[in-house]
Amino acid sequence: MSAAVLTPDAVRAIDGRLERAGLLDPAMEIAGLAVARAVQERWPSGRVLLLAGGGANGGDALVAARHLLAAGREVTVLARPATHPLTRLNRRRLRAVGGEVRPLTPATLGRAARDAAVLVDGLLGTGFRPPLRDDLARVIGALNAARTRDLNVLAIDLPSGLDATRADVPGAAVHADVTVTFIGPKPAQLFGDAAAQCGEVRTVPLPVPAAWIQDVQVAARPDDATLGALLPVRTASAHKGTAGRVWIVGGHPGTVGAPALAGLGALRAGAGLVTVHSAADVPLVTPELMAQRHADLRTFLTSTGLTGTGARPDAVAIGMGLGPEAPALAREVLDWEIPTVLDADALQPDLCGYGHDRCVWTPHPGEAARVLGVPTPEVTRDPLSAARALQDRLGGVVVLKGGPSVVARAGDLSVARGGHPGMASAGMGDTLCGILAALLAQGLDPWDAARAGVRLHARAGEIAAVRFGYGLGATDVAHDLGRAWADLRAAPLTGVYAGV
Ligand SMILES: NC(=O)C1=CN([C@@H]2O[C@H](COP(=O)(O)OP(=O)(O)OC[C@H]3O[C@@H](n4cnc5c(N)ncnc54)[C@H](OP(=O)(O)O)[C@@H]3O)[C@@H](O)[C@H]2O)[C@@H](O)CC1
Ligand SMILES: Nc1ncnc2c1ncn2[C@@H]1O[C@H](COP(=O)(O)OP(=O)(O)O)[C@@H](O)[C@H]1O
Repeated sequence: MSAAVLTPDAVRAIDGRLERAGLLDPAMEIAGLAVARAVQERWPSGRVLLLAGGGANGGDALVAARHLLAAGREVTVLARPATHPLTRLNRRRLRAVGGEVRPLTPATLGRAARDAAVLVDGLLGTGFRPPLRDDLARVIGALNAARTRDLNVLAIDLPSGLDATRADVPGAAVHADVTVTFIGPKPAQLFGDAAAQCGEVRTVPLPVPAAWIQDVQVAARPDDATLGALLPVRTASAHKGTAGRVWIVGGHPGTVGAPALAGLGALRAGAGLVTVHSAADVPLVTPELMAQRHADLRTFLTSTGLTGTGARPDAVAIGMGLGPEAPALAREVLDWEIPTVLDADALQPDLCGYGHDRCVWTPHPGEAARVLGVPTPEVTRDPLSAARALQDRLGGVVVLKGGPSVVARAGDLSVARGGHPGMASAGMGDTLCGILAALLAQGLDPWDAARAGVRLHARAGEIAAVRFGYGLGATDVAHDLGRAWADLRAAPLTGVYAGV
């Protein structure tokens, strides 16, 4: 099963269809009820202060207030003038059951917050466009000041002041403990500083036909069952030559660890034979790894490479610590048109146009910015658009790494789940490259290898964090790949092989 990532345009398109079908009112009722339930479950006692803006986000807050009142909670409702017809309707419905609605100002908010245990932020949702008007900025300032005095904050759909499409925080914005969002997450809830302001994000489905969501989703977010099913299992008759032959091309004096880590990642992701080809001496981090030092790596790749007597690789990973020769060497390998992962020094603007359908490019935001010729914050502010632009230039499949990573192929985006900041350490990306090459060598197509490989890497990071604690290294993560594999396939550790 997949959860859709939506933008405000997508939400508006769905709203339009709901409205034409006469179903927007029940959708708002379900949204508001879900908010009331979240409050009840998380903070079952104390007065609830609800803030309602003029749009549909405010309408959700007014519905929530009605349900909380019906459940016997003490509520205070402060509202801006209603502009959305359903918000006006729900104001009347609230009053009809005895709810009082008073005007919202920084002063009324400050006073009401003093005897509230929970604040529900229904000021601005997906309809907000920065810059924030001063009157609202003052209200948000008063809200955040009240939160520092022990008030719990639940945001409806999106903390007010965040732009749903952006990963940065454009100005004054609410800090929430919990965000209850509808149908699917928005980019602001997944990426960067914006996501950090959302607190715990709960997604509530609304009764919207799946086809409508499919029509407008900007990215998928496949779950572990979907991705685990993509992972290969060795047949009973497998031998090392059929289990995937990987070449790692990387390393340069001073950066010889990178290809070694990629090799370790490839082995632990199930490749049968892994060889590191380098112009430098690469440390054998594990004796199963083979290493060949070449006085002239380019000559090896052009003359010996694929045409040599040795068995040809099923997949190549190139670029890790490879140094300034990387683009020229990568071009040689790209000419072979075999499954290829390109990372680090092989991620250069002059390789745009050289990609093919069997490539996977793995930039982090800095490398992505270099390829696109833009400042790095432009990439991190909107990783979905950046991933799309990178794929457009480089071809094949792009993994824009981060927390979380975005995988792109022509016309398709997928946002990864899991991983954690403990993975922000040198060498983690090298291990990922090895994993991706191993999956390609075992027969996965680049799109499946990238989506499943990114999740496998992140899952191994989650398991390694439990085992090793703080200060995680890339080798720790590589060692837990076998456990992560079993976990994602929902198989016991021995059951990852056919016939066991
Ligand atoms: N399909 C779904 O998922 C469903 C979603 N639903 C809900 O609908 C919400 C979207 O509602 P929406 O479109 O009415 O917009 P919303 O977020 O309330 O913002 C409009 C308000 O913002 C204000 N405003 C704007 N810019 C501003 C600025 N710069 N500075 C200051 N103010 C500014 C603007 O003020 P105005 O300009 O009108 O004075 C107006 O009052 C969505 O988040 C979800 O909660 C559910 O109800 C049902 C199904
Ligand atoms: N905060 C985070 N949350 C989840 N994953 C992260 C986080 N920080 C880094 N990672 C993951 O760790 C890896 C880091 O890769 P990269 O920056 O290329 O490292 P290196 O070049 O040192 O090998 C990526 O796969 C990235 O997705």
